[in-house]
Amino acid sequence: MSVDNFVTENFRNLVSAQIVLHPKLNFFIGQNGSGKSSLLEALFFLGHGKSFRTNKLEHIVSFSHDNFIVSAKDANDNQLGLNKNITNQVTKLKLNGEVTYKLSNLVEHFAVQIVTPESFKLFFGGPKERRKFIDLGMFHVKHDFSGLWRKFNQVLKQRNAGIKNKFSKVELEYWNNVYCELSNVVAKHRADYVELLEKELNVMLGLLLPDLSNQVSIQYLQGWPKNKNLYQCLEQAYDRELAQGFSVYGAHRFDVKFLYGNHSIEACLSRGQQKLFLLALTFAQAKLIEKVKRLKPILLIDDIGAELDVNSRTILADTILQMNCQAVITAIDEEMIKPFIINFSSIHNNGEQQEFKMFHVEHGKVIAKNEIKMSE
Ligand SMILES: Nc1ncnc2c1ncn2[C@@H]1O[C@H](COP(=O)(O)OP(=O)(O)OP(=O)(O)O)[C@@H](O)[C@H]1O
Repeated sequence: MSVDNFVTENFRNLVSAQIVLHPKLNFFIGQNGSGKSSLLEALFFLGHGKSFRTNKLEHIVSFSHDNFIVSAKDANDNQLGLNKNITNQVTKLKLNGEVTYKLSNLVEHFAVQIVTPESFKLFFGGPKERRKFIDLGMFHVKHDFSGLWRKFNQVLKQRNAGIKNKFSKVELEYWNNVYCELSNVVAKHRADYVELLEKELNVMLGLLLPDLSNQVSIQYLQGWPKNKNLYQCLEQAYDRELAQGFSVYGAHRFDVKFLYGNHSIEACLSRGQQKLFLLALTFAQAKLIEKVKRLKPILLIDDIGAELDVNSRTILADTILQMNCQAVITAIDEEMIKPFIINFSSIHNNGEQQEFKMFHVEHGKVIAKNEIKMSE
């Protein structure tokens, strides 16, 4: 899928306007603080119903306003809209003019994958970041995951309430049974997903970091000790859980480790290589979504120039071209995107036509700089 046009109102510092995107490549160039990341944030919001930067909506809505709107029309003429009021917390969703109450209806039509400077948190942040990343893919790729995950969380809440109220072992038994059953199902789904992701990641690394290809693994930590029965782990952890006041083992406590041989990726790669790895991981997730849902996610890449030398940017340009999906890319100056322009030009000289669009962002205002058609 691709977005034809895109509108934001009262979103951060962005001046309300309709932005007509190119189906393939779109560059947003602007100085620090101009509004580039806000644009990606708005597109991400439409795809996920939340921001990748904050959970606080009052940070997103333009100062002195109390609601913001993001809407888009895709290439199949689906019109999606999200209107969020931060005072009463009401979200209005519209799909092709009809009000819908489920965000999942919107997301069915709109998948986005993003790489930002914050993506390094997948290496250096806590497990929360990695859980968010994996579950975002699970949500798209495993059809029944959302319902299962909701059910699991309801049971987790009940069990945690029991722990807080110092339930006896006998009183907890019912919740332990349901909780273990659901944990095992969720963990199995995740393990399957991580295996698929690992395969796709190695394919992407073949393009972006060929030296690493087929030597990278994703170690999945299910949320309780490996090869142990969760029920027994809970029995043994009873006193600890009562002292801490929450469930210390279970499917919500999972984590993943990215390994090159036996070494963690972050410990043995340079910063630039780490960024290429993060891009490969995100593209791998996009590929899986595409394969399962037959919906090509839009790739959002914030600050493409950061960490990457001209050689890496050339390889990246080539990879994005091969992925053949819509990409929205930000950079602080045009120099950073030169390899993309050269790459796309050479394709044209071989007979294929490629186009892209470049926009300048200044104080929240988006100006389409030129519509460069390689055929001209
Ligand atoms: N709720 C808000 N209302 C109005 N302006 C805001 C709001 N939140 C942030 N801003 C401002 O919006 C501007 C754009 O921020 P954004 O993060 O999009 O910049 P950027 O172009 O990505 O910059 P950088 O290159 O430094 O990452 C900043 O100057 C910021 O102070």
